[in-house]
Amino acid sequence: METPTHSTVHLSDWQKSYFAITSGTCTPGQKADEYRAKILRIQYAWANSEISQVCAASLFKKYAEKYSAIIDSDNIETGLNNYAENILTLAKCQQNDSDKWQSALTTDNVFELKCVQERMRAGKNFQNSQMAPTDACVLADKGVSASAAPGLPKLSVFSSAGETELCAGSAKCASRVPDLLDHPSSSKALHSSVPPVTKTSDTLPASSASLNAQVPTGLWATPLFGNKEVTSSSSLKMSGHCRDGQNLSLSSQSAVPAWSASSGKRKAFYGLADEGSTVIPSLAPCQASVTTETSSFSGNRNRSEESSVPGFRTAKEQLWVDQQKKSQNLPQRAPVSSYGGVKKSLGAGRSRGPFGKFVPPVPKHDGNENGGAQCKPHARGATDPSLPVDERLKNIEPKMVELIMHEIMDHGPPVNWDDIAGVEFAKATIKEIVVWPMLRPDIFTGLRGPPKGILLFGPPGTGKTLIGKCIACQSGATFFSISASSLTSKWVGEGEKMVRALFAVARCQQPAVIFIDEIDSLLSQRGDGEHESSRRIKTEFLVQLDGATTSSEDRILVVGATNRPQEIDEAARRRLVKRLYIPLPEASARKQIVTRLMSKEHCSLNEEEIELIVKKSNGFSGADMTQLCREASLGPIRSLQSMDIATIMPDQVRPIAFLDFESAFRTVRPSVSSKDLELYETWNQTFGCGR
Ligand SMILES: Nc1ncnc2c1ncn2[C@@H]1O[C@H](COP(=O)(O)OP(=O)(O)OP(=O)(O)O)[C@@H](O)[C@H]1O
Ligand SMILES: [Mg+2]
Repeated sequence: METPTHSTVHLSDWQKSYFAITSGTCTPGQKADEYRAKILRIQYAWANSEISQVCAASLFKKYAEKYSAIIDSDNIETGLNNYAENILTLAKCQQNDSDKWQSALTTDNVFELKCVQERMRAGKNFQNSQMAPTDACVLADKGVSASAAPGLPKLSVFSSAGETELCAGSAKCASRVPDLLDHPSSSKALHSSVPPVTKTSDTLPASSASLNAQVPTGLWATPLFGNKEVTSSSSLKMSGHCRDGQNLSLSSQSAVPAWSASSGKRKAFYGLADEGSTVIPSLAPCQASVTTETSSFSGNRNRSEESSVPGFRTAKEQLWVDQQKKSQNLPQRAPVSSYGGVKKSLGAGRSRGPFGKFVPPVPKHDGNENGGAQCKPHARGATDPSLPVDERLKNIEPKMVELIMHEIMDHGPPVNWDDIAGVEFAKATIKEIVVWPMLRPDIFTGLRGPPKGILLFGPPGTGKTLIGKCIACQSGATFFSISASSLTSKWVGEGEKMVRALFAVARCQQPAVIFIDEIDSLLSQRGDGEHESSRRIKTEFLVQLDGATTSSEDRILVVGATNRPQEIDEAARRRLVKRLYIPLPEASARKQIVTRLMSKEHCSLNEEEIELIVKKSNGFSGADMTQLCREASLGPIRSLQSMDIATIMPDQVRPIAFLDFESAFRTVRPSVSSKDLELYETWNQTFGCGR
C-alpha cells in the first residue's frame, strides 16, 4: 500500500478542518483552534518548502485575521474575548505563589468593619424609606413574571429555555433573598422556593440558578448569562457587578443590611451558595443576581439564551463575571477561604518575594477563624473592583494596599504579658497607653488620650519584639508588623508610597498599631550622603506620624523597636513620645525565664540550683537565657551513647540537671557587652521616659 506523503496528509487535514469550520457546528473556541492549527500548518509547509513564501504569507495573513477575529471579539455568539481570560491567567499565576499565605478576613469580621456597618445602616434606612411599594419576585419554571414598577426594566434570567424570569421592579428583589435568611429555616425555604429548573443536560452537576435583580437606582437591565446547560440542582446565589459608581454604593447599601445581621445567617447563606463559590455575596454590590450557572467555563461562552433586554457590560464587569465563573470551576485553594493563624510580617522572616504571594482576602466560611487573639477586619474595598473604595484609600495604589493588608499580623502564637519576664515598668506603661485606650477609647480622651508613638529601645534580645507580639495579641487593635528594612530596601523608589499606604490602611482599620522593628534603619539621622529614596521615606514617615497626631480622632499608634536608639533622627525621636527602655533582665526576671522554660521540660533542678543559675547568668539577655536553657536541655541527649538514640524511649531520657547548665555556661556567653550597656543607660537617662 502506498504510504501517504507529508503533503497529502496535510491536504487531507486541511480539508477536514475546512469542512469543520464551514459546517456551522463549531463553537467559537473550536473554530479558533482550527484556525490556529491552520496557521501552524502553513508555517510547517513553508518551512518544508511545500509552499512558496508568497503563498505562505498570503495564507498566513488570511488565517491570522480570521483567528484574531474570533479571539478578540467580544461578541458572545461568535467571539471569545480572550483578553479577559489572559489577564485572569496572569492574575492566577500570581496568586498561586501565595498558597502558604492565609487571609484573616472572615465573614464575621467583614461585617464588623466600620464602613460596612455604616453602609448597612444606610442601606436599611434607604430600604425603609424607598422601597415599600413595589414588588419583585423570583420564579423559576415557565416564564413567570410579577409586578415590576412601571418604567423600570424587567430582568429575565433564563435557566432553561428562558424559564426563570425575574421581575425587578425595585431593590426589594435584592432584599428578598436576605429576608429569607432572617429565619433559621430560610436557607431551606429559599431552596424550596425555587422550583427545579427544567433540566436540559445532566452532565453538569454543579449548576445553580441564581438571582439577578436590578436595584432601583440602577436603570440598567442586565441580562445575566443564562445557560442551556442547567441541572435540576439549582440554588440561589448572590453575585453582582456594577454599572457605575453611583449604583454601586446605593445598591450595596440596600442589599447588604437585611441579611447581614448575624453571622449565623450569613453562614446559612454561604451554605446555600455553591460550595466552591468564591462569590462574596455580602460585598457584591449593585445587583443581586440569579444566574444560571454551569460547571464548565466554556459555558460562559454559550450565553445564547440571554435576556431580550439588551445588555451592556464593560470590560471590567466582564472580567469580574468571568472570574466568578471561572473560580467555581477551579479546585478551591484553602488559603482563599481561611485567613487565620498565620503571622505575616513584611520583611523580617519572610522568604518570599514582595509581589510573589498574594491571596485575595475572601471571607472564611467555616466560622472557625477567630482564634485566640482578636483580629480586625480587613478593608477590601481598595482591591476589589466591585466594592466601594474607602475615601482614604482613593489615592493609594491598590497593589500597595493589598501588600499592606497582608502585613496585618492577625494571630500568631498567643503571647501574654506574663510571658515577658521583668520589664515591669515598660509593661505597665504599655498597658496604660496602648491596651487600655484601645479597649476603652471613651475613657481615654482629651489629655488622657494616648500618645501616637512609642519607642522600645534596649540591648538585643531583651524582649522588644516579644512585647510587640504581646501588644498584637492583647490590644485588640489591628496590628501591622512592618520591618523597616523591607520598606527601605525592597521598595526602593516605592518606599514612601508604601509608608503612605501603610498609614492610609491603618486609618481605615482603626484602632491600629503599627509595629516597626529595627525602626532605626527607617528613621536614622538624615544626612547629606544618604540616598534620596531613603530620605523621602523618612520625610513621608514623619509627615504621616504628624498626620496621625493631628487628627485627634485617629487611633493609630506607632510602636518602634530598636537596639540603636542613638541613630534615630531627632525629629522622629520627638514624635515617638514615649521612649521606653527595655533593659537586660534582672535576677528575678532571669529566674522567671528559667523556671518558665524548665517547667515545660523533664527537669530535676531544685530551688538552690536555679538560684545558682540565675547568679551565674548575670549580664545575660532574655535571648541568652533562652539559649542557655536550650543548650542545657540537650545535655541529657548528649550523655546518651549514639546507639541508644535510635532505640531509647522518650521517658527514658534522664531529666535536665544542674550539671547540664554548668556545661551550657561554658558555651553560652552574654551577647551584650558592658560598654554597649553604658550607651543604653546614658541614652535612657537623656531621652528615656523611664523612672
Ligand atoms: N523579657 C523576656 N522574657 C521572656 N523571654 C524573653 C525576654 N526577652 C527575650 N526573651 C526571649 O528572647 C527571644 C528574643 O527576644 P526578642 O526578639 O523580643 O528580642 P529583641 O529585644 O527584639 O532583640 P533585638 O533588639 O535583637 O531585635 C524571645 O523570643 C524570648 O524567647
Ligand atoms: Mg527585635
